[in-house]
Amino acid sequence: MSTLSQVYTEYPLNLQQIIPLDFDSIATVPDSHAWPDSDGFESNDRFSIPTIDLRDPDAAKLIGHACETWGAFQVVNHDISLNLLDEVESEVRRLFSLPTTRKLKALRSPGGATGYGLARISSFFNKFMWHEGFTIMGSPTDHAKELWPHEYQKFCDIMEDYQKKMEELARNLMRQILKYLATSEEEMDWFGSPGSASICLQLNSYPLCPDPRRAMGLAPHTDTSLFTILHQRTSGLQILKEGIGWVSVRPTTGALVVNVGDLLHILSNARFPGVVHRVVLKEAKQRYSVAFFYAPPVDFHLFPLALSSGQIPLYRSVSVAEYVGRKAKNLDKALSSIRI
Ligand SMILES: O=C(O)CCC(=O)C(=O)O
Ligand SMILES: [Fe+2]
Repeated sequence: MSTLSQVYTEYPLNLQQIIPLDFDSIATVPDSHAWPDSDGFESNDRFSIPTIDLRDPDAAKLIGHACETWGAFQVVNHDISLNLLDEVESEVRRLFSLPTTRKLKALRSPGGATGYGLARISSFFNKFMWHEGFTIMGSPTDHAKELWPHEYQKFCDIMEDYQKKMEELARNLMRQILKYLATSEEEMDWFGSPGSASICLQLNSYPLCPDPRRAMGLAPHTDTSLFTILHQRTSGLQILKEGIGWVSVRPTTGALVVNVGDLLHILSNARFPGVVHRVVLKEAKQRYSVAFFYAPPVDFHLFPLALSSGQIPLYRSVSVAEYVGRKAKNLDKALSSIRI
């Protein structure tokens, strides 16, 4: 069986699409990073996504409803300790504060999936983003040794612990979602074997920008996952809500943001929107975030499961590997290409 990182090797990028700008030595936003069509990055702040207490006896209903109306929510009482979140954030800061020459030692290879580099979606836009990332799939040890030949162990321990805890939380959320969709867990054989999901950890850094109104942190996109659990403590994340426009996600201490991705949109037969989101750079502060992407194993065939009687499926069956491939080839057309 192949893995998510093997699937990515089939879609090599060129170095221009991998090496971030040397942000430390830049005093103005270069033309390559200036987004002329920006809408001022405004948002409608009369609205906000729901916050859900995972210990609420009605959690499944609240989560399902939030997925249906917003495609996103914040979750509290998720059992990920504040201490672990602090440790993760401090390691993320330690990584991105390294000198550029050191970070480039862990550069993602053109055909690779892990390591330091630009966001994968960069190749679909003609302007670059004010962003640098570090992708982890499985053990981060090899790349961590490139960053810190001696002091890599703490980073690895914390990231591995975080991935493990995130997977437990993702299983808990998935169980609530399946309950809401009245879908039995048996329909997804992989769900019965903990540890078989495809998971990926994406560390994001948005360096201080000399002209935030012209630069884009992360361009609008949907995630390829079932859903993504995001840890962030600085404003900047916005989600697009039909009929309302961009809505800011307000960081709440201890809360994690959950975004519905394309695969859950398919599974729910479009009942849940895959939420379009972006990052803007309004706050005069370096921003960090950690995204945990949760998906079935790459050879699992996914199709709309949550059909009520008489409903027709809107998408054909697609393996996770095929879908990841379609998205890597065409960011915006992947979903429509499997529509029945
Ligand atoms: O930095 C954020 O808040 C969002 C990150 C994100 O959307 C991603 O990594 O896919
Ligand atoms: Fe995202």
